[in-house]
Amino acid sequence: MKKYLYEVKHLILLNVICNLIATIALANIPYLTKRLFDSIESRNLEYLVNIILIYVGCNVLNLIITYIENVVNFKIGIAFEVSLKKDFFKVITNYDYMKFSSKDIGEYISIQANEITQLEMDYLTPAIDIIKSINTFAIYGIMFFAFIDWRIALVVLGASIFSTLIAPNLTAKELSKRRKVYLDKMGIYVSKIKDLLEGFKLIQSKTRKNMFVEQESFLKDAAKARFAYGKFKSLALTVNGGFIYSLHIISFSIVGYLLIKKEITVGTAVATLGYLECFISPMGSLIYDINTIKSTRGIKLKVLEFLKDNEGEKNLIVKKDFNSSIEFKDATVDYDKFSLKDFSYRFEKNKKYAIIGHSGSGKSTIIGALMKYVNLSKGNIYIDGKSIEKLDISYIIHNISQHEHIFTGDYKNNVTVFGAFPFRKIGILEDSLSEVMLDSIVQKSDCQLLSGGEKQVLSIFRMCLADTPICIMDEVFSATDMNITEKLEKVLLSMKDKTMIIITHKLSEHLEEFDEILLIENGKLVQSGTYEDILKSAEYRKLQSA
Ligand SMILES: Nc1ncnc2c1ncn2[C@@H]1O[C@H](COP(=O)(O)OP(=O)(O)OP(=O)(O)O)[C@@H](O)[C@H]1O
Repeated sequence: MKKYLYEVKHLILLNVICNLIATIALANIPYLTKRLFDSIESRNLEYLVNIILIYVGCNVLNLIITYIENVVNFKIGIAFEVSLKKDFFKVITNYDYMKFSSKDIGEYISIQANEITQLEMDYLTPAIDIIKSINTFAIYGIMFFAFIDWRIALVVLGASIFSTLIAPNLTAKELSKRRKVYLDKMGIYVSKIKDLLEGFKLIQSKTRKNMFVEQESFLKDAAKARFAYGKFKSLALTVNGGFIYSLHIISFSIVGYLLIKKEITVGTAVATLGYLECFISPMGSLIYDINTIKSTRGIKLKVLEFLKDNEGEKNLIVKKDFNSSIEFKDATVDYDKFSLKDFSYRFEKNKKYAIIGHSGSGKSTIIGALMKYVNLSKGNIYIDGKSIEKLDISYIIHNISQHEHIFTGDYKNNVTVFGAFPFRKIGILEDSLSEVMLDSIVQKSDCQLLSGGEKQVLSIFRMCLADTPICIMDEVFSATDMNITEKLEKVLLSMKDKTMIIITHKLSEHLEEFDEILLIENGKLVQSGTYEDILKSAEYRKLQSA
């Protein structure tokens, strides 16, 4: 967290200086009160006017500087939050897919929206406030010792330091624990809301009540955790308040005693009580701020855990060209109830492959293993003889699936992934579409509104702009009509310099245009070869008749 505080150090310094000036301006007020009371006998009007003028000056200066201080405060908070959010997003986007998908997207959203904002409010702001409280404390302390009564100052100072050391520690651990539980529950709630709203089309009069019940049960969980936190926080505040009140009682008693004993004047007594208020108030803030900071410990550790996690950035060799082959050797993936077993196959450069098989036979799992979306429990996969474990393959493989993500935004941003791929017209592919369809895709201001088939076409265009030597398509024609499917498939298969792997369970008429066909059944490669070879196999006939 120090790194983020360091980034705003100049603003913090400016903020603290402003606070110092404002406090010094205000610290004169009790002293002026003392002078006023103590000079009451002399009844000097000129003296009174002077005191009033200084009084006004102190207040005006305090007002102006406090305004600047508040503006700087906002600036610090925003800069801190922006920096944390930027880093957080950067780290997450460096994760490999497996790591990313081990957590729900709702949790990432919640950290961005809740935890980081809470750190700004309950870590950064109190941390700065602590510096300010110490300043205030020191200034009033000096005034107290210098102008009022050193005996009272000494007792109050001792009691204050004792309170600061004890009070926050009494409740900090439990407070931090409860706060983390509450924020974790909020994360789960955000995930739930995201899930329910993504299924918005299923929310209708018949289902609405059940959706409410589902949402409410998660909301109640989050609310319960929040109340548990709030209840304990109230207790912590009461404990803190108890310490502060005891400071007041001690000080009040000493002032009263010294006044009765005539050891101090009325002016000193009034000023002392004024100073005490100013002296004890930062004490209260100090205890509160230390408590608040300690309560963020759980959140801080959670966010820092993410931020230090830069695994994605390290050790991978970025592979920028594809020379000969992708080779699976005994690749095995084990899910709970399904296994891809000992899959061995060599995909040669520039050839076109179709992977066919029943639903759930394991076709996508083969691609998942190649894309490192799933772990191999046995075997390995090599590209040009190098194990994919050590490779960053994003420059050589572009994989698209049936429900490829389309960003909210226009065609150009979608197809180039915000400018990552150079934009150009994709001549022959675009010519395969009717003018009406092409216009509909290219001119949409929000491509999320495209039809299912149009979205699939857009993802194929995106793949072409990515211009990788290996293109993988997993059921990407499931929503396009026969005419478009045939035209696009034909164009794609005619691209001589691309290695293509197309997964399909539609046994299209174009199967003969592939160099090789792989038939997968129940997690096993049961047949491979040219269309003629496959045609002869009993497994293919079984698939055809299914
Ligand atoms: N992450 C996962 N965890 C557990 N099981 C999974 C996971 N992904 C897939 N499966 C299961 O593995 C089996 C094979 O799934 P896969 O997606 O590879 O099949 P497929 O041949 O591509 O099917 P389809 O043609 O319907 O897309 C299925 O039974 C599926 O439920």
